[in-house]
Amino acid sequence: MALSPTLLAQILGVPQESLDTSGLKLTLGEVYRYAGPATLTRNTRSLPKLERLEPRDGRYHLEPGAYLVRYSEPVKIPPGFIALAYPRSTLLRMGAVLHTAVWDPGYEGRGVTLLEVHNPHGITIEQGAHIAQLVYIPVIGLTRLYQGAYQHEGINTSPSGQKPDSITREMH
Ligand SMILES: O=c1ccn([C@H]2C[C@H](O)[C@@H](COP(=O)(O)OP(=O)(O)OP(=O)(O)O)O2)c(=O)[nH]1
Repeated sequence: MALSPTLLAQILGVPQESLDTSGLKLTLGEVYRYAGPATLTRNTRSLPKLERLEPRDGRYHLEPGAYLVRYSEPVKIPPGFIALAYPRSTLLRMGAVLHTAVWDPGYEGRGVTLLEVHNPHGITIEQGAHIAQLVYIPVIGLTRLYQGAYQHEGINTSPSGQKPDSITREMH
């Protein structure tokens, strides 16, 4: 079933220009270095301390390693859909990958991803550069909407306005 771009943008609640051939364009918001340990048990979670990196001239120069990245775009996953984020192939060609999980129906927020830089010479990415696409998939029979710990994350702050440690507090 092919939907017109206008209708699709309306259903997803996004500007039409944010859509590309496969879904919603996601761009680089903030980048954080992991600065502490983390624990997951059967009933609890303790997320790691994160240190926000400052872009230089609007660009992040990233050495090989692991980074937590928050996308710039607030998204809403409509009821009846899940979504999966995939890196742009350009990132893979540069020697970096994004690791992602499932975006649930009803989730609202500015999501995150694990960026791994494998290029031994490092990579440079400008804040706001298109790094991933969010592909929406209709699901049949799922009626529960997302009510987890990350609902509404990152949406009261903008990439430029977020305090350095606010992601740590909001994710604990
Ligand atoms: O790569 C991803 C995948 C999902 N999400 C968002 C959307 C998703 O709906 C939400 C929660 O993801 P998940 O359900 O995997 O979280 P959890 O670890 O099970 O925690 P909780 O049950 O508290 O939500 O995080 C991301 O930011 N990045």
